[in-house]
Amino acid sequence: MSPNDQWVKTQSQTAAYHINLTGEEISNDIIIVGDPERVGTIGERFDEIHYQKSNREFSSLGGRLNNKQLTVVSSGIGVDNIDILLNEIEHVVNGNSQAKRTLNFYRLGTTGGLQRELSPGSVLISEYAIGIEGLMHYYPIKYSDEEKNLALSFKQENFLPTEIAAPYAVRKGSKILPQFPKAWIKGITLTANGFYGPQLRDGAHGLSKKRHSIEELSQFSFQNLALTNIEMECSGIYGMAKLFNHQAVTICTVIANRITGEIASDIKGATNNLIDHALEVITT
Ligand SMILES: O=P(O)(O)O[C@H]1O[C@H](CO)[C@@H](O)[C@H]1O
Ligand SMILES: O=c1cc[nH]c(=O)[nH]1
Repeated sequence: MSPNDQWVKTQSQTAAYHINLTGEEISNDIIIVGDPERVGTIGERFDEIHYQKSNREFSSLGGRLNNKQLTVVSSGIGVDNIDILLNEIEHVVNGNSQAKRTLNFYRLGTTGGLQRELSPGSVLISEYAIGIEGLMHYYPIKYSDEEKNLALSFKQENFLPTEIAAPYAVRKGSKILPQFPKAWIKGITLTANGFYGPQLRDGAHGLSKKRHSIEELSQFSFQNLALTNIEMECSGIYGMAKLFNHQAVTICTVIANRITGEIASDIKGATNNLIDHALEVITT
């Protein structure tokens, strides 16, 4: 047993330390949400629930919807939790077996819109994620040329303080949801390592050290794709999924437009619409 195995399996012989799930409990299709409460909201739509668990920010359930076995798990906020979640899932699912399972990760989240026309309730699908939080610099991921070019062209805009980790870019899995509803808007998602300063909001007392405005940031584009939104997990999920040869997609509902300042009057309603719509697409 490697030192890593010992960490992952401290709680029992088979369940991972933080997520408290075994490989058998995890289906090949995994929905990841930030908010633990959203796990139950999704479970309410299932035809059958097989288990429900909770440890720290990682609430989970397994069940069936429209003849598809699904695992739903919350990550809490931020890419630091994605590092734990995807490593522990990989460990318990593929750590000991010769026959490697390929997993599909679907992130259903909320996000800030970076284009004027993205009113609250708009649904976005992330073709690329740009991570400015540093996670993937710790792993031997192999980027495609287009991912390298996207990261480089974002870096050259000099949006970021030089002290922060260099931006990296990862594309959505090519085999997951190749077709999706026309109403979903495809774009580039920026994944930040905080909600306030790192998303160009003032901190408490108006404290801030911004190098540029949100409007300037929103002008960035690559291969005719606009920078559509900003949130806190997508790049980590895309990066870790690519590292382990899995497939990942992020679908988010806009709850705040960062250009117009509009905020959704019914955030729960917008999130429920996203869940209903996405579950239909994922399970049919
Ligand atoms: O609604 P979720 O999925 O948590 O996503 C977004 O909301 C949180 C911030 O409020 C961050 O986790 C961000 O990525
Ligand atoms: O503006 C937003 C809205 C939701 N989640 C974020 O991370 N940012």
